[in-house]
Amino acid sequence: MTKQNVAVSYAKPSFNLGSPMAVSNPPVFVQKPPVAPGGCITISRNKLLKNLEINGPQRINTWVDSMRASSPTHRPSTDLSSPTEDHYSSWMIHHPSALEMFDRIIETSKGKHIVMFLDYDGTLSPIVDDPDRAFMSDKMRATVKKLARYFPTAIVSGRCRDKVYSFVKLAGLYYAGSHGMDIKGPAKGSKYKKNDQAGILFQPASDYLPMINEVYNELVEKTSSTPGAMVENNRFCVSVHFRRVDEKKWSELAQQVRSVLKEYPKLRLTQGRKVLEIRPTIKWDKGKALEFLLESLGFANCSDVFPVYIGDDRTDEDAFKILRDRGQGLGILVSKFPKDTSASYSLQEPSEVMNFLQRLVDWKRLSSYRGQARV
Ligand SMILES: O=P(O)(O)OC[C@H]1O[C@H](O[C@H]2O[C@H](CO)[C@@H](O)[C@H](O)[C@H]2O)[C@H](O)[C@@H](O)[C@@H]1O
Repeated sequence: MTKQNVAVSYAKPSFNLGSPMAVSNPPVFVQKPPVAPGGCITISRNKLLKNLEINGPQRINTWVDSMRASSPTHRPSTDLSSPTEDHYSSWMIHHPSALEMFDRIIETSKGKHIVMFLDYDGTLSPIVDDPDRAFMSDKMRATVKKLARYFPTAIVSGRCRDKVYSFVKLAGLYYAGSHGMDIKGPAKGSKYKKNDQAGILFQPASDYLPMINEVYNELVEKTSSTPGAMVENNRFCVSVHFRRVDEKKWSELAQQVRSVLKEYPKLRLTQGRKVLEIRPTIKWDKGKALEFLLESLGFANCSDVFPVYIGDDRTDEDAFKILRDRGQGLGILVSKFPKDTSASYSLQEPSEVMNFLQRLVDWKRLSSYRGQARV
């Protein structure tokens, strides 16, 4: 730990962290699968959890069903009379476009401090086959840079913090890597920090590092026989990608992952977009990271804060849920498909995210200019 960094104690009570040593749950999918669009299988969470208690082929089938459900590939039909289109339209009523509702969003945020939380993959960069090539465009980078001039901004990602920084390449932002288990803030002197503390460094799962490295190596070895499988070391968690694995081989891959995980009761499994995520069982996720960052920014018990979280996958639901439960700010889901979500608004793809961020910048610029003109 450098003098500049404050490593916040792992047992910080306000976040109700469980001791890693005290938890010994079997690995389970803990998040609800999305409502799948036309053609995909949807499994209820209870059924999923019940099935996961059963060993043998049925359990693996459940894994595969869940892998399929997390990876919708069908767009809503353009046939207006089809039930899929009805489903899409009614979903849009409950999760309208954040671009179309921009003025209303601004109205709701009036008099409050907007704080921005942005997921990376699928939100700032388009989803691509090769995770090492998920670059964000220069235009998006320039927009995020402008955004961060006006609002405190955090990038919250499942990726390793260094990796996501190497893609975003912007100083002065907060970065929460490994699903929020590795948080670093800008160095001392950030204009947003109400308390003039040193930069933050928060790593609640640091005890797990040796275990994660061990599991990473075992998964690389175990899955090497499955063509297309790729294991990514995200420091405090591991991703097993199946985007490039033939669907016929998903069950084989699920078996391989399960055979490794059954030896590690202190790790759990969640899912993203065509990816199995292996992470510590500690009670920490993107939602807790959001609360931690708000507190670090000095907005712990403030009613005049308006956090906006934009994300595209299941792991972002933890953050959407926190905002919904706090009744503060709003969550925006990036998706072209109707999904079961706690977000209030939607955007279809990263290009729409960029337009939304640009509108926030334009609005803030104009309102600052008007404020100055009035003085
Ligand atoms: O929280 P995020 O920033 O959204 O990170 C979640 C995972 O994103 C990456 O995987 C996803 O994007 C890849 C590149 O577009 C794509 O190939 C993959 O199928 C997606 O799941 C990243 O590689 C993972 O490590 C992150 O956990």
